[in-house]
Amino acid sequence: MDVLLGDGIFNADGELWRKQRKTASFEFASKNLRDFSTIVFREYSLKLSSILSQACKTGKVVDMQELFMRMTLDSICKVGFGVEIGTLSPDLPENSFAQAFDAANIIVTLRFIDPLWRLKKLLRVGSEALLEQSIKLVDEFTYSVIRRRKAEIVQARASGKQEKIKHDILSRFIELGEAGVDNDNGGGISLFGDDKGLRDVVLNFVIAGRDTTATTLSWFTYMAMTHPPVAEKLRRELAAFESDRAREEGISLIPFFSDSDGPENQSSFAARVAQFAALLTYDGLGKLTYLHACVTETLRLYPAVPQDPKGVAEDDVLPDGTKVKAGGMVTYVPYSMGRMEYNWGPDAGCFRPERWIGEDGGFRNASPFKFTAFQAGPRICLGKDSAYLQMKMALAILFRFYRFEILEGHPVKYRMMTILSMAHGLKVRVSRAPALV
Ligand code: HEM
Repeated sequence: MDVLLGDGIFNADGELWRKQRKTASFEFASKNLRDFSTIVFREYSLKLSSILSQACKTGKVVDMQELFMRMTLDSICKVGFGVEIGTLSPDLPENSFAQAFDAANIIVTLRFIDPLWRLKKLLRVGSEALLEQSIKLVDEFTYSVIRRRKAEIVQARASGKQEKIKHDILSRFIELGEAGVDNDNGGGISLFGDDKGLRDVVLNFVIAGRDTTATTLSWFTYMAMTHPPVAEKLRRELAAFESDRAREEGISLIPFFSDSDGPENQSSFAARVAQFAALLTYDGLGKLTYLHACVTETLRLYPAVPQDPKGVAEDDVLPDGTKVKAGGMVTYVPYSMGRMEYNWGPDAGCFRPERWIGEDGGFRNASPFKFTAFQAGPRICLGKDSAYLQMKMALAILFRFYRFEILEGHPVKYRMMTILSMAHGLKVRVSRAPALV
């Protein structure tokens, strides 16, 4: 994985990992990044909504997985690099960075099952030749953004306008590198101080945060479509939230109408969606307990990282007595663990978000060693809260205002890859949901 991930957090162990983890955990908990992400996630969820609104009018079939992939890539590039790559524009353009990034991700993953990859690399043919080209393109793009951000920071300081420094993860790590934060103990490891280190840090976040979130959104949409009572209950939670929040803010909601209404109502529909989105603040999203339960239930049955292999560093004995040898591998399998009756009871195979709701009506959490979609222990996912924030923002808008129906005969199957995506995408017809209030 080195060619893609370099020394970034996923690929690093020991001291190099520890320092990145410490700095990144601190940054992820910061209010600045949280506020910036909330704005970005809202903006891109609204872009997705306007594409769906158009599809309602034309009756065009859309592939939700493709749209979610575009939305999460655009969002993570904005949050990660401060760059607008625009793959979610209305005409759904191709983007060379996005294509190269996807190709590199797939080819590197396929190395695990391709015994000839080293030979292909040596001869620079086939998939390895494409990988080399793709990485070159990804690197050119990333390094040019790094140079741009560095220049902006220098300029902002020179003009005494610190507030002009952007809030994206890259700008933050450039500042941290300059301050020598990653080299605090004089351990000789400075990752954020040079462009290669910055490239690794940022690309690891893009890889971590993109496909995982997009596939979860796809499985969620599929679960909601195939469980109408859940979708209905969710719609009611969202409508009630909307009227409560509007009352708190003292605003009156713009009426919206069904698909058959005239063009004048199209703009009032868009205005109402934007009005609802503005109510979806960080704290507001925290109140959507049923939505939170639905996302968690989706991840229990369809964990974005379905299996997670680890190398064995030293001979060891697992708690059940199994001996493992240094150099071997141990894999824990969230996909299976999420479906075991031993863990979840006799209805383990059923999609039932209510299992996550406590007697007091609040969200009832489970130990990460039981619900393992985000890993557990020191290497637990760093972006979990950010992922929920983005997913809840998008889903609140989508399930408040739209209804989805799967295209007749469309096969939904998972693909055997590192990330649990849908092999044939998620083709749906979309229409406007009834107003309810
Ligand atoms: C539904 C969404 C997500 C799921 C299911 C998920 C799942 C996971 C899992 C299973 C790991 C452990 C990998 C390992 O064992 O090495 C992990 C690690 C990580 N995740 Fe996530 N993730 C999600 C979203 C995100 C997002 C949005 C970000 C950041 C923007 C992120 C950042 C990270 C990072 C930085 C690590 C590495 C932590 C470390 O090695 O110390 N994740 N994630």
